[in-house]
Amino acid sequence: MIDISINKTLKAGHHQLPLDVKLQAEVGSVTAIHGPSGAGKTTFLKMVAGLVAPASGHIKINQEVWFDASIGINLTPQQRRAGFVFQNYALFPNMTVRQHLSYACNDIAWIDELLQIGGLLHLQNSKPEYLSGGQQQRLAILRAISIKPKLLLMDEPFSALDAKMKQEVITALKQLWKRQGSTVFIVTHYKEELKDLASNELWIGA
Ligand SMILES: Nc1ncnc2c1ncn2[C@@H]1O[C@H](COP(=O)(O)OP(=O)(O)OP(=O)(O)O)[C@@H](O)[C@H]1O
Repeated sequence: MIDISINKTLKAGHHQLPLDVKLQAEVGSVTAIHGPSGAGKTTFLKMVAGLVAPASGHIKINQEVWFDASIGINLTPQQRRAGFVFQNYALFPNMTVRQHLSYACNDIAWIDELLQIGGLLHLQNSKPEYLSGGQQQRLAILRAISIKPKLLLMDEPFSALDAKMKQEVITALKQLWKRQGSTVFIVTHYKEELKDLASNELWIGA
């Protein structure tokens, strides 16, 4: 069971914006996160990953306490080891596609399977500057999955993919996540694209 209840006052320019999120989700479920621009969706993912500290509340993932303000527990991002697909991909300019995946994982068969799923096998020795935007985005998704995280956090992960590629990637991910029992949070502005993928919905915003 995933049990999250967190609270923080965000600074939106000169204004203060309360962010108060409660979520309970089954292990192995996919949650689609929606809400208006600037409401705090990215910040929520960062709080779950341990990159931003909530002011109060708790984050419990399968009996593990990642954060609990009342007893002073706040695991580091390294201890939480959540997979994160950032909106701007955050790729390493000097690493090839394969090196991005082998950096945190040494299972060659698993890396080959990921390259196949993402359609990047033929580009495995290329660096990010030689990839299209859609290829870079697929690499960011594969890298986050490569560590087999307890929780996968994705911030608008399909925004650079054309309709056909998006469908192919979503179909492949759906099979993979089912096989692995993955628990996933996905921020998206397009509810429709996740209709076959997500079993829960979370709204962030007024
Ligand atoms: N660590 C922080 N502390 C306080 N406020 C923050 C922090 N990080 C971001 N903010 C503010 O929180 C607000 C929400 O930003 P965020 O990127 O989470 O929104 P979003 O819902 O993901 O938006 P979009 O859909 O446009 O990507 C912004 O005004 C931002 O300045």
